[in-house]
Amino acid sequence: MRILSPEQIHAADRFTIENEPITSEKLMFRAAKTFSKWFRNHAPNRPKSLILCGVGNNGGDGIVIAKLLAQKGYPVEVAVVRFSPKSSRDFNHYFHQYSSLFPVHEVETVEDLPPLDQYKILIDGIFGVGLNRPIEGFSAEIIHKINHSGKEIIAIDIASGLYAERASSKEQAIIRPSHTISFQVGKLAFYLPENHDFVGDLHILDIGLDQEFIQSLHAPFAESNLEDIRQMLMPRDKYDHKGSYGHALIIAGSYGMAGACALSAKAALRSGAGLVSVQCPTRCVEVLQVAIPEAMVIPDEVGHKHFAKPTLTGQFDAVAVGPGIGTHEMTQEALANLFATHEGPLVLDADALNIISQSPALLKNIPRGSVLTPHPKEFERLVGKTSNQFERLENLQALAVEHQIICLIKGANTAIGLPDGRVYFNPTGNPGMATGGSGDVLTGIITALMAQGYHAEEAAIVGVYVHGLAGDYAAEALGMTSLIASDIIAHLPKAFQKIDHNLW
Ligand SMILES: NC(=O)C1=CN([C@@H]2O[C@H](COP(=O)(O)OP(=O)(O)OC[C@H]3O[C@@H](n4cnc5c(N)ncnc54)[C@H](OP(=O)(O)O)[C@@H]3O)[C@@H](O)[C@H]2O)[C@@H](O)CC1
Ligand SMILES: [K+]
Repeated sequence: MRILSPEQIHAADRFTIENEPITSEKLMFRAAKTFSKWFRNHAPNRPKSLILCGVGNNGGDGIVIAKLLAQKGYPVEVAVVRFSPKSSRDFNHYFHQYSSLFPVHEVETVEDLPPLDQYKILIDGIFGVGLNRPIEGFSAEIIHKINHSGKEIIAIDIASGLYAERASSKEQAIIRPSHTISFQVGKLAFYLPENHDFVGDLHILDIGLDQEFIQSLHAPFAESNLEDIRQMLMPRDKYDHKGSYGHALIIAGSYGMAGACALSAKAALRSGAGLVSVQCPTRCVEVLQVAIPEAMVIPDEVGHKHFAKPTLTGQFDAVAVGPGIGTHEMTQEALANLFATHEGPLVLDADALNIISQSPALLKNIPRGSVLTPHPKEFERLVGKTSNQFERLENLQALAVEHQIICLIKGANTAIGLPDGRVYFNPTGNPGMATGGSGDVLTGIITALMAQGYHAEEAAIVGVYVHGLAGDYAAEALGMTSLIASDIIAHLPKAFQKIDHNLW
């Protein structure tokens, strides 16, 4: 799904109005109707609700929502927060038409606000994507009051006070909703973990803006949804054999860290690689042969406890290096050697990334098209600290473009930076997955997809999605607290079945 800027959203708005054609009031009505439908489903018992409306189009949506809910027998009241003497044309249109249908509180100071304890739900329609400066004065006090009311808060389109595509500071007055019901496209702010409290559960609803126009816009950001992932999936043919699905090599583990290797290899096997080999230090060979009988184990020719000499990587369809390898001097040399000799992209994780951070000159030697999978701390070590996540996103784009690599930053809404500057955000996954070995599993999945012939970009996007989905199934079955990395592997079959519904 596309993530657009407020300017692009207004352009899509205008295009739809001119070409559908539809009047702007009718388009507002359609958005409000979509919201009301969601709301009635969410709150079928008709709780008493207050809709807080600003005087722009976000407030206009609020007025129409009030009319639609009142019409269905919902006890709703409206508070018009008059933050400006000028109100939008569509707000005026509907305010004059509908304001006699429900009680209206005119709010010009914080004292004008009715006592909030009489309502069960507060609907926030004060500011939408038209916000262009911090909220101040009595409007800011009202936001503070709403946030401290203890009531369920539902934001229309975007929480009032949250900038759609630049950094918001926690000191600003910003609504903290439990749900955001947004229209048609994503807004960049929704996908940055630091904004989580200002988004809550996100629902993006179709309001019929022109799809062709939206697709034609140049937008670097997108959310990968199930449909995108299904389209990227490569079909399996009944005449295929194990050779058709590639041979993956995972260089992982060190003495005492063989588990990382086992997790990556198992995840690769469960992600459809035809064959999986692991290269590990000689001291880890036996334990790995027992732990993963389906994999072939290649002992390091030189390293007893560490990765010291890459095997001939050219004979494999995909190669990953990093989980549990440590940062021993021998290993640093071996990695530099691998960069110099290996043809084709690599998957680089964990200690491989730490080694690169220690010797930044290595960055420019990373084979083009490689996939780097740092978590936020590893990413910071690679490119430096930033003061907010918008800057971090810019760094991600710059790194991917400069080195022509794919780099993802793991976490809630994992961001996947591509060599052309685009960034995909991933919607699956949960906090239960923040557990040791979860990253090793992801490395195994991405490597297996690359071995099967997926382009590295698609392997990263699909891999991150499947990993998160398997984690969601694992959390559903076991709860987030008890979830461990092996549970993610155990739920990979269900995740692949969900995505690949045509084939299983
Ligand atoms: N295509 C879609 O998705 C559709 C979207 N629709 C809805 O429209 C919403 C966007 O509406 P909008 O453009 O009228 O902006 P909104 O946020 O209501 O602000 C109003 C005005 O407030 C002002 N202002 C800004 N910051 C301020 C501040 N801190 N303190 C005080 N004033 C401030 C600023 O005016 P200024 O004072 O700068 O001239 C601004 O113009 C969108 O979120 C969605 O809900 C649907 O109706 C139909 C289809
Ligand atoms: K809002």
